Amino acid sequence: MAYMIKEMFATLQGEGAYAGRAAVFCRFAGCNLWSGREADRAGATCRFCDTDFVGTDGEGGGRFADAASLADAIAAIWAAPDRDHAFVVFTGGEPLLQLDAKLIAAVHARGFEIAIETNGTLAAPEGIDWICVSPKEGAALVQRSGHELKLVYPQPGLLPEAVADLDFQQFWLQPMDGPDQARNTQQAVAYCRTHPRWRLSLQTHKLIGIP
Ligand SMILES: C[S@@+](CC[C@H](N)C(=O)[O-])C[C@H]1O[C@@H](n2cnc3c(N)ncnc32)[C@H](O)[C@@H]1O
Ligand SMILES: Nc1nc2[nH]cc(C(=O)O)c2c(=O)[nH]1
Ligand code: SF4
Ligand SMILES: [Mg+2]
Repeated sequence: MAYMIKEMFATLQGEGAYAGRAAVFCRFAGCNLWSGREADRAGATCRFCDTDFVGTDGEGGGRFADAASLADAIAAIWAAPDRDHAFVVFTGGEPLLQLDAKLIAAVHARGFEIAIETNGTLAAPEGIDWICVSPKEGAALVQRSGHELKLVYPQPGLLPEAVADLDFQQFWLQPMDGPDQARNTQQAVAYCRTHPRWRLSLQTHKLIGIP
């Protein structure tokens, strides 16, 4: 199967449990909760997305014919001199529309630990080392277990209480970026203070101006 990639780049994971860790980001094109076109945003299931995932025209993007060619490209982007602690984050768009066992095996074979950022509407294949699920109001949650659950906050129809007992090791609230970002951050701080199961996830890459 060919893989459609919007962009790939080396940076630090900005969010959640692995914030600050060097990683290659592999951003798949396409999502099942929004077309990515601004004209469709108001009518989409997911309306607050901060990401351009349309097409394959970004830095390092393209159509990769098979798992080996995509895994080779990921390995070539890894900036460190050796593969110790090599880490790739599959995101999108929605990575579970495309990530499969062949790609997982090919990336593992090149020495990488694999993380995923997913909206949880599709079941994750076996073998992913770190699963971050970020559920969305109005979208049925299928992937109900993993390592971290990262809820963009607030979503009026999806309260933290509704997902707090799912099978995850860590629970994060991430303030919704956009026009109300400052207020959303204060609300997330207040919630974490009174519900200590939840931790605050800031989008640190935006704070320091890295991709
Ligand atoms: C662009 S999404 C791609 C992965 C997947 N589709 C998902 O939603 O989890 C990557 C992460 O950014 C989060 N995110 C998207 N828009 C955001 C916003 N406006 N503010 C804060 N986090 C946001 C998502 O919830 C997810 O955790
Ligand atoms: N640095 C950095 N960290 C991130 N964590 C999740 C991201 C995403 O868009 O999935 C992201 C991103 O786009 N950049
Ligand atoms: S599910 Fe993820 S990629 Fe899709 S529109 Fe929402 S935040 Fe963006
Ligand atoms: Mg992002």
